Amino acid sequence: MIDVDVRLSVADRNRRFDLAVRFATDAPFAALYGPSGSGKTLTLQAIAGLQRPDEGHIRLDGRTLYDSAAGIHVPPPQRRIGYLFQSYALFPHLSVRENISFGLTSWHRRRPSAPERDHVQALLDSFGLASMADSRPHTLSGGQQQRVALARALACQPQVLLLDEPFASLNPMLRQALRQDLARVRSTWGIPALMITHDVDDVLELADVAFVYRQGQVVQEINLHDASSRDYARQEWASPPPREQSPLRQKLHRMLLGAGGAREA
Ligand SMILES: Nc1ncnc2c1ncn2[C@@H]1O[C@H](COP(=O)(O)OP(=O)(O)OP(=O)(O)O)[C@@H](O)[C@H]1O
Repeated sequence: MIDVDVRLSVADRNRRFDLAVRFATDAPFAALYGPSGSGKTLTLQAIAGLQRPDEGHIRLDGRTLYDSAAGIHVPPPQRRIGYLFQSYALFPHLSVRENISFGLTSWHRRRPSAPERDHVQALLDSFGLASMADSRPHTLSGGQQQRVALARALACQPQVLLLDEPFASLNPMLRQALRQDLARVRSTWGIPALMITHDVDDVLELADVAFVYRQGQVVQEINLHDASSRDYARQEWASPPPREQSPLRQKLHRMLLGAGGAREA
C-alpha cells in the first residue's frame, strides 16, 4: 500500500528539524505514534505533497508520488489523498453539503456532476448527516463536525486517508463513537488509512500496525495482530512517559525519601 523513505529539513531563524523516516506496509490501517514534535505531521504533509522532501521516495499502491532520483513530485491535487485535519478546517460560510462537495468543484466548474452529487448524498446518508445537509458547521456538535470533515476527505474518492489526530478535540465518549464510525467507513469504502495519534486506545482499536516515532525517525514497528506486541504496546504506552531526573528532582526525591524515614539507596 504505502512505501515512504524521505529525508527533509525544516528550519526558521532559531531552530531546525531533520526528518529521516522509512517505513512500508500493506496493512489497511497504520498508526504513527510518538511524542509531540517527533515529525509525524511533517510525514503526512510530505505524503500529501504539502512539504517537498529533500531526498527519497513516496509510493502509494505502486504509484510514485515523489522520487528525488527520478525528479518526480506529483502536485497535491493529483495525489488522490484525503486529508483529515485535527481542527476539522470546515468552511464556516458553506453548508454541510457544500463543505463535503468542496473538493469536487473549482472556479471553472462550480457544480459537481450528477454522479458526484449522488456520491455526496451517499456520504451524507452514510454519516447520518442528511437532515443537516443545508446547515452551517457552527450549528453542529463537535462529533457532527468531525463526521462532515471525514465525509469531505472521502468525497474525492481518495486512494488513502491521512488522519492527523482525528479525535484530539473530542471528549472520550465521542471519541469512542467516532472510532467506530471510522472503522465502519474504512471497511465499507475499503480505503487504507494512515493516522497520527497520541492515544493508545486509537492504536489498539483501529490500527493493524504502528510506527513509533522518536526525534524525526521511525524507531519501531509494532504488529497489532500479534498478541504479545499488543500487550507490549498497552503496557508501554499506557504508563506516563518517564520523567526526566533533573538534579533538582533528584534532590527533592532524596528529601522526600528522607522525610518518609526511608534510607537512600
Ligand atoms: N516550517 C517549520 N520550520 C521550523 N520548524 C518546523 C517547521 N515545521 C515543523 N517544524 C518543527 O518540526 C518538528 C516536528 O513537527 P511535527 O509537526 O511533524 O511534529 P509532530 O510529531 O506531528 O507533533 P505533534 O504530535 O505535537 O503534532 C517540531 O519541532 C516542529 O516545531
